[in-house]
Amino acid sequence: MPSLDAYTLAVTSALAALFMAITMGGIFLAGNREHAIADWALAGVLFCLGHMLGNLAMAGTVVIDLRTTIALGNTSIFLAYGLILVGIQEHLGHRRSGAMILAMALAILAAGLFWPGMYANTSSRVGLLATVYMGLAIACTFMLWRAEDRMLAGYRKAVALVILGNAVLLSLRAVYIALGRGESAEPGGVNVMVPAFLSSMVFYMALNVALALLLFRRKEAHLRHMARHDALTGLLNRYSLEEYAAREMARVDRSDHQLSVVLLDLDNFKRINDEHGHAAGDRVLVEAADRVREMIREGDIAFRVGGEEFLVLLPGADGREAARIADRLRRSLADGPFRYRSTEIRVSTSVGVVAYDPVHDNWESLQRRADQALYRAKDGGRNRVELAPDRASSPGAA
Ligand SMILES: Nc1nc2c(ncn2[C@@H]2O[C@H](COP(=O)(O)OP(=O)(O)OP(=O)(O)O)[C@@H](O)[C@H]2O)c(=O)[nH]1
Repeated sequence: MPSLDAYTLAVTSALAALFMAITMGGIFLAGNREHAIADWALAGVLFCLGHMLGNLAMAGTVVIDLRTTIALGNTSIFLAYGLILVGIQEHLGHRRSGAMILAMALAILAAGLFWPGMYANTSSRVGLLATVYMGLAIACTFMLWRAEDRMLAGYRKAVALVILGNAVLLSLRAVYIALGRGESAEPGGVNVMVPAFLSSMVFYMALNVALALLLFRRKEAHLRHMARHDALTGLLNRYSLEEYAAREMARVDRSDHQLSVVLLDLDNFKRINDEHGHAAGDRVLVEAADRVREMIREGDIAFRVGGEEFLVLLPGADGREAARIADRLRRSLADGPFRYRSTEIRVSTSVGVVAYDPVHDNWESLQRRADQALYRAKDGGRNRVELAPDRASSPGAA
C-alpha cells in the first residue's frame, strides 16, 4: 500500500469537516432554523480550522509562532467538540452548557500558551485533550442514549456511537503517544498522525451523515405528526378519525366487544369569540381539549373534528356507560370556568352519544346518528347529553 502522508491527510480531514459545515449550513439555510444545526455547522468550520492550523504547525509554516498555532488549533478543535455537545443539548431540549464550554476553551487556550505541560510536552497535551474530548463524548452519548422520544432512538444512537467511537480512537492515540512512540509527521515508518487524521476524516463524514439522517427523520416524523394532529389542541384530527374508527369497528366485528362514540360541541362558541376575542376562543379550545384528555381512560381516543367540536371513541363502552362518561365530560367542561388572562369564561357543551351496532351500522351511519343525537341536545336547550336510540328501534335513521 502506498504510504499516506500526514500533511495531505490533515488537509483532507479539514475538507471533510468543511463538508460537514456546508451540509449543516445548507440544512439551516433551507429553512430548518434551529440553533442546534447552526451549532453543528460552526463545529464543522472549527474542526476545519483546527486541522488547517495543525497542518501548518506540522509543516513548520506557523501563523504567529509554533506555540500559538498549536494552542489556537487545539482550542478550535475543543470548541468544535463543545458545539457538538451544545447542539445535542439544544436538539433534545436540554439546558445548553455554552458558557461552560467557552470558559473551558479559554482555559485550554491559556494553558496552550502559558503552561509548559501543555505547549512543551506532546504526550501530556495529547493525553489531557483526549481526556477532555472523552468527557464531552460521554456526555453526548449519555444524553442521546437516554432521550425520551423512542421513535428516533436508532438514529440518535447512531450519532452517539460515531461520537464515542471517535473519542475511543483519540484516547488510543493518547495512550500510544504516552508510551513514548512520538507523533512525527515524517513519511515512512509507523506514524501515529496518519491513522489519527484518517480516523478524524471518517469521523466527520460519519457524523455528518448520522446528523443529517437524524434531522431528516425528525422532520419527516414532525410532518407525519402534523398531518394527523390538530395544531391548536394537539388532539388527533378529523383525518385520523376514519382510520381509528375503522380499526375499532373491525375489532368489534371480530368479537363481542362494544364501541361507542361521543360527539361534543361547545355551545354558543361564536359568542365567546365575539365577546372576548379569537385568542380567548383559542385558549378555551385548548383547555377544553386538555380537560377531555384528562377525563378519558387509557384506550379511549379523543379527536378535534371541527372548530368547536370534539369526538371521543370509547372502545368497550355500551351506550348507557358512554352516556355516563359523556355527562362527566359535559360537567367537567361546564363546572370550572376557563381562564384567559384575567377573564373567566363559562362554557357549556351539548353532547350526542351513539353505540355502534355491528349488524346495522357503518361509519357513515354511526356519524350521522351521533350528529342527530347532538342536534337533539342542542334543540333540547343545550348543555345536555342525548343518547341515540338503538339502531334496531330506529330504522329510519339509516
Ligand atoms: N377561536 C376559535 N374559534 C373557532 C375556531 N374554529 C371555529 N371557531 C368558531 O366557532 C364558532 C362556531 O359557531 P357556530 O357554528 O355558529 O356555533 P355556536 O356559536 O357554537 O352555536 P351552537 O353550536 O349552535 O351552540 C364560529 O364563530 C367559528 O369562527 C378556532 O379554531 N378558534
